[in-house]
Amino acid sequence: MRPVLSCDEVRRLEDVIEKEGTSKAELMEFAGEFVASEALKGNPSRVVILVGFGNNGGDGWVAADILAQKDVHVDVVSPVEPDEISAPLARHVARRTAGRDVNIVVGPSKDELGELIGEADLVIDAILGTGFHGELRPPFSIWIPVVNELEPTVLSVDVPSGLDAQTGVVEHDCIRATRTATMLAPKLGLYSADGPEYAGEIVCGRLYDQLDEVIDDVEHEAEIVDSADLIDFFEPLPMNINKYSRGSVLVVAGSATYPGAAMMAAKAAARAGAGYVAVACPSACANLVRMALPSVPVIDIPSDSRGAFGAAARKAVCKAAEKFSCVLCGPGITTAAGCIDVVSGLLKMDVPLVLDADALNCLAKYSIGGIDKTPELYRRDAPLILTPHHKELSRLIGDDPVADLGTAIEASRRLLWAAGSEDMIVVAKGPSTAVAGVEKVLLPMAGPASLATAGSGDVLAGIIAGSVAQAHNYAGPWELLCAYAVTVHSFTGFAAASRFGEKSVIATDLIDLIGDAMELAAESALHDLGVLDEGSQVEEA
Ligand SMILES: NC(=O)C1=CN([C@@H]2O[C@H](COP(=O)(O)OP(=O)(O)OC[C@H]3O[C@@H](n4cnc5c(N)ncnc54)[C@H](OP(=O)(O)O)[C@@H]3O)[C@@H](O)[C@H]2O)[C@H](O)CC1
Ligand SMILES: [K+]
Repeated sequence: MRPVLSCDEVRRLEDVIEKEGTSKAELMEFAGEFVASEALKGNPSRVVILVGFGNNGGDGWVAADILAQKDVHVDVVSPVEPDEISAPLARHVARRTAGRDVNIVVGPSKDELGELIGEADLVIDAILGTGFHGELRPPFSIWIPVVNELEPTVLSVDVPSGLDAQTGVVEHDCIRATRTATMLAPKLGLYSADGPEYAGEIVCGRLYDQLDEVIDDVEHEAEIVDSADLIDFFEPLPMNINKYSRGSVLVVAGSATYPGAAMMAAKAAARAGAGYVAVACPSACANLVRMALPSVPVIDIPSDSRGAFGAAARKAVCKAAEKFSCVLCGPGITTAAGCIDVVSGLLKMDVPLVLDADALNCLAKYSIGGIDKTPELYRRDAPLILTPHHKELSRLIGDDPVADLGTAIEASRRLLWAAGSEDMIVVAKGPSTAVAGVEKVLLPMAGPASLATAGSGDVLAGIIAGSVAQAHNYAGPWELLCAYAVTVHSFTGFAAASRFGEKSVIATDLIDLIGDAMELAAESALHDLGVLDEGSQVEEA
């Protein structure tokens, strides 16, 4: 796993490195070397480097010097003369570079800037990094649209300029990068909100030889999970199993209005590998589910007058739930009184429980001002996995805003720390999904935009429940198991997008591709581990 840091954590890491004897000035030299080496990968003969007033620009000035020494024609575009640069370290390297064989263009007009970019093979964006704040000011608010309009190949330094490195939000405008060369560790904003859209491919410069020895001296906002970290989940099925020993899931879902949610979640749980999946749904939709899923037993639960779980549902559901290795509750249930009762009954049981969709909204209705104020409501001994999207997560914490990855992580931590259980996980769904436990937050590989389709969450909940059900002897951590499920879901998105077209994917497509997705994830893991060649051929042992 690879750490992702908040801006504060990066600053603390720089301080730790400095105490170990490597100054910030030296780090800037290494950062510039890294940028230059990334730039040289495309063999450019002309490079335009856009610099700002701060140390992000400093990295650009160092890179300019190195590229010029490699016989690349370099134009450095600066808002001011090198002597007028405000950050002392950046001013020092700018003055030095000014004495070398680079062309410095101060304060160009829009047309001059456009011409320079038009002639260049590569644009290096060293305008703004982690020090960017507030509204984008001129001249950068003028430069950035000029760059984006011409669509050159852009290498952004640390973060694309205009992106908030912490939140990933682009308020005004932002450089659209082909690649982002980030320093020491990726910043959280690269994975949050608008980050993935603007950052392009992310490469990380370690800058400091002993980085592995000091990185744990600061907290990590999150950790990226690579397929290789999930290798243990790709074991083939052993021979000596039966449908029950493979793991069983009870899907407590559906209503007269939303029978499909129950069907999709149940089928996904089975496709994810559970040997026995049953559905407990309101009698109002039981026959529909029976007809749609011939392989799934359906337990008829008394409905209310609107076709949701009724007053007698809690007892019936809890009795049925006793026999299963995992219970998934929520898809399509509504928030009727009987549903709230069912959720509270299941929380009191000693069975691994996944709460999704309306089960989370039922939970939110328990308390005013956030369920973390009354953690005894959801504190339990058996595993509890909550799978809220940002709106559901916000409801769970009393409607405080959850708008990006950072606020989703913070909200998840509020819920987790209040409960204080290692067996509780919040899968905070979003463009980048965070899997948060009390100890750590994992960022599994994000799927394509095609996954933003109705029912996609029901499929993910099914994959999670199916995976938990198979984990009888699993020693944890639950974060990793949930990260595996999210990764498989992401791969269903890629598989479905390539089969049906990016815009045409519907949730039911994802379910039938879960098996393919597991294979793709396993191949990607073997590839990361160097066991597979580029062409995805298994190397001979
Ligand atoms: N992580 C590392 O180990 C290293 C990182 N390095 C690089 O340093 C930058 C961070 O440098 P810093 O000087 O703190 O900040 P920036 O260069 O990103 O930006 C600060 C300057 O930008 C001006 N600014 C801020 N907001 C705006 C805006 N909205 N519009 C226009 N200009 C803005 C700011 O002006 P103020 O008046 O607000 O002060 C500053 O002049 C990091 O990203 C890395 O690239 C080092 O190389 C060391 C190693
Ligand atoms: K930048």
